Amino acid sequence: MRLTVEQLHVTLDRQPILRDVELDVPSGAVVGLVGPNGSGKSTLLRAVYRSLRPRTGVVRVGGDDIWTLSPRDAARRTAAVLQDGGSVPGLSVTEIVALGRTPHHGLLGRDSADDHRAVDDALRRCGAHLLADRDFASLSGGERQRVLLARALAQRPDVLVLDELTNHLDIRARFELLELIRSTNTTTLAVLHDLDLAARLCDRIIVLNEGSVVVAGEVLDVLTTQILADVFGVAASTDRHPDGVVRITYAAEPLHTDRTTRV
Ligand SMILES: Nc1ncnc2c1ncn2[C@@H]1O[C@H](COP(=O)(O)OP(=O)(O)OP(=O)(O)O)[C@@H](O)[C@H]1O
Repeated sequence: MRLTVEQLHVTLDRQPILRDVELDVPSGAVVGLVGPNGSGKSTLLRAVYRSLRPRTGVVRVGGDDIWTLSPRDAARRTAAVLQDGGSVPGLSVTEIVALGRTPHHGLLGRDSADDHRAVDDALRRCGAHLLADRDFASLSGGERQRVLLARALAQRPDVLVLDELTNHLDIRARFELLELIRSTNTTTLAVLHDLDLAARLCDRIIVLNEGSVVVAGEVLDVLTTQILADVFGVAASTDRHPDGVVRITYAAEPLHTDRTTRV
């Protein structure tokens, strides 16, 4: 399903945090959301997965305004993996992943054979099946990330929202999970601080700065020397290697400029 955001404004504590944000994630595409600390990325994700109601503007999934859907229908359509995924004390990994099935339950709220299959399949795909009986609270940061992604996939959502999924992952795990996300063909909006990973994973990239979209488009059109200097304050160049991968080469020293200057 397609995800769109139209003319979104968010104010928190009387501070404008997002201003006139527009974005479009075509069905099945993986779009990266990048920007400096405090630029509004997590706030935008919160508006997309309905944890925050914007002052004005519309978020649509499959053409429907998410605030016109029931909470259950909205939860069926969009799954989120957040930086601090939280933890319910005493729950096993399997129980945590099974929570992803909640929006699909009938009135009795019992797990069906399909629920068990979805949980088992998600655990295997995320390489977390050997952790199934462990207490979730006892896992390492990287193991938790895998399990939280499994919970989101068990939900079988139309849209996947990821906030710094790769934070705790070692380099191989990063590549594996990013490949896995691509293979699901799920419409995905992913906040990533690692611009190299963003360039590898994403079909398109959106750059946010001071609550506004600065530029959106194909990786090489967006991660230009100018944008990397103006928005991120680094001297760098970007090119596509013969293997097709876009690589960013950074200079040793940061630029001594005001990086919050709008471009
Ligand atoms: N409840 C709140 N009240 C006031 N300001 C807030 C509130 N929540 C967030 N902010 C501010 O909104 C701005 C954007 O925050 P947000 O977490 O969306 O940024 P971000 O781009 O995800 O940052 P980071 O890369 O550091 O995670 C920040 O300046 C933050 O301090």
